[in-house]
Amino acid sequence: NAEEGAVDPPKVEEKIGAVPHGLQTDSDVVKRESESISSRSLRNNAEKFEFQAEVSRLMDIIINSLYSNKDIFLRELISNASDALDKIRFLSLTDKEVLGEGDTSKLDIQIKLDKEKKILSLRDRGIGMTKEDLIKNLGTIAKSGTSAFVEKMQSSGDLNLIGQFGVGFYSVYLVADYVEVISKHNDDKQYVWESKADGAFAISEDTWNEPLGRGTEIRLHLRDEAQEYLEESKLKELVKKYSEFINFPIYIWASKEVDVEVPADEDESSDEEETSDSSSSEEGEDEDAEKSEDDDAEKKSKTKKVKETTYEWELLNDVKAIWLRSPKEVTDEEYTKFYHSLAKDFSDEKPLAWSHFTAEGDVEFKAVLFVPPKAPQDLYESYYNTNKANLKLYVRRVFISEEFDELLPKYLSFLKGLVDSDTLPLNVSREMLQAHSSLKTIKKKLIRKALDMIRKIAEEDPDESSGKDEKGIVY
Ligand SMILES: Nc1ncnc2c1ncn2[C@@H]1O[C@H](COP(=O)(O)OP(=O)(O)OP(=O)(O)O)[C@@H](O)[C@H]1O
Repeated sequence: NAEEGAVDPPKVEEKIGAVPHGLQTDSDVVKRESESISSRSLRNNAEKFEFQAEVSRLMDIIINSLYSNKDIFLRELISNASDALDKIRFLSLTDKEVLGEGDTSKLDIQIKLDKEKKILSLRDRGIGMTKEDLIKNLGTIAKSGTSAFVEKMQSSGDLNLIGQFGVGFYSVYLVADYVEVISKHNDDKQYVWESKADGAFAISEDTWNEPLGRGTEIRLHLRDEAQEYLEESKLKELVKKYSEFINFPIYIWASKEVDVEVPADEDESSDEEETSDSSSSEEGEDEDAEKSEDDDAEKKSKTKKVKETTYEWELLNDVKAIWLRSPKEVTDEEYTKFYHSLAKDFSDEKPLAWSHFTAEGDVEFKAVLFVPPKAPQDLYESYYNTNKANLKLYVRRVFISEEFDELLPKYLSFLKGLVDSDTLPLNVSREMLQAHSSLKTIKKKLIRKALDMIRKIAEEDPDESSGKDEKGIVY
C-alpha cells in the first residue's frame, strides 16, 4: 500500500522498484487499477512525491475547513480548463497542427457524473500537462500566493478568494477526498496524478484509461457529505452562476427521459420463446394471446411506450463576449459579474467604476476597464515585477496574453480589464505583437479613458477624493 511506504521528498528513483508495465498483461493492469480506485489507496507502482510544505499546509486547511461555500471548486476547475484552452488556441495561431484532428481539435469543456462510483469529472481539450508540469504545478512548486493565502485563511476562514492567489486547484479538496488528474500534453505521454491530500501525491504513466487525445480530465471522488454535486441540476445551476463568461462551450452529459416504443409484452414473449424452443415470430405469439383481434388491434398490441433514460451532451453556456455587445445593452449586474470572473474576485463587492468603449479609425479595438473595489492584495509586491499586467489582450476574440504590460503604464496597473483588437495581426508571436506600432495608439487611448473614468469617481464622490473623513474633517 502506498500509504504504508515512507514518502520521501520528490524522488524519481522510486520508479526503479516499480513493476514495469511491460511485464503485466493489460487485464492485470486494468484489474489492479480499478481495485486501487475502489480501495481508494494510491496506486502501488506509481512514483510517489511529497507536496511542498506550504502546499501541504494549504491542503490540510482546505480539507479540514468548515467553509460552507464548497461550490467554488467548480468555478476554479472551469477557470483552469478555460486557461488551458486559451493556451492551446494561442499556440495554434502559429502552428495549426497542435490542435490535432477530429474530437481532439474541439476546444470545449465536458462535465460528467458517475452516480454509482460517486465521481464528478471535468475534462478539457486544453494544452494539457506533461509529467514534469504535473509534478511542478500540482504540488512541488509553491506559488508566491500560497503562504499569503494560508495566512488569510487562518485569520478569516474565507476561501472565496482562492483563485486570486493562484492556488484554486486545491479547492477540489473541499468536496473530494481523493482526486485524479489525467493529462495529455502534445509533448509527452498520458499521465495520472493522484492524491488523497495526506501530504503525498503519485504519478503513473496512464496505461488503462481511455486516451484523451490532448487535455486534462479531473476526477473528483466525492466525499459522502458532498453528494449533491452528483445532481445534474446542481451543476447546471453552478455553471450558470459562476461560469457565464467562459469563452468556451461547457457541456454536461445530461440524462433525458424519452418515450420509446418497445415490443409489447416482452416478458411473455421471452417466456414463450423458452418454452416453445423455437424462434417463434412476434406475430405468432400475439395470435396465441389474442386470437379474436382484428388486424389493426393486433398491430397496436405489438408495441408499447416505455420511459427510457438516454444521455446527450447539453450545452450550458452561450459563449458570449460581453465586450462585443453595445454598452447600452449590458446591465450593471452583467458588468459586475463579468468583473468578478475576469478578476477572479468573487467577493460581493461591485467594481468602483467601469468604462466600456470602442475605438475606431486606424486602430480598431474594444475595451472594458474596471476600477476594482479594493486594491489588489499584491499591489506593492508586484509593482516592480515587469510581467505584472492586469489587462487581458485578445486579437479578434482570441485570447493572446495577460502578461502584456505594454498596454498600461505601471501607475495604472491596479486596473483590470481587457482589450480586443481587430487591427493587430493574429498569426504572430507575442514578441512580434509587443513591437507592433498599433500598440502605442491603443495604449494612449486606454490611458485617456482610464483617467476619465477615475476623474468621474472623484466628481461623483468629492468627499472621498478631497481627503475628508465622514465628519468632514480634512486630513
Ligand atoms: N485543466 C488544466 N490544464 C492544464 N493545466 C492546468 C489545469 N489545471 C491546472 N493546471 C496547471 O496547474 C497550475 C495550478 O493551478 P491553480 O488553479 O492552483 O493555479 P492557477 O490556475 O495558476 O491560478 P488560479 O487558481 O487563479 O486559476 C496552473 O497554473 C496550470 O499550470
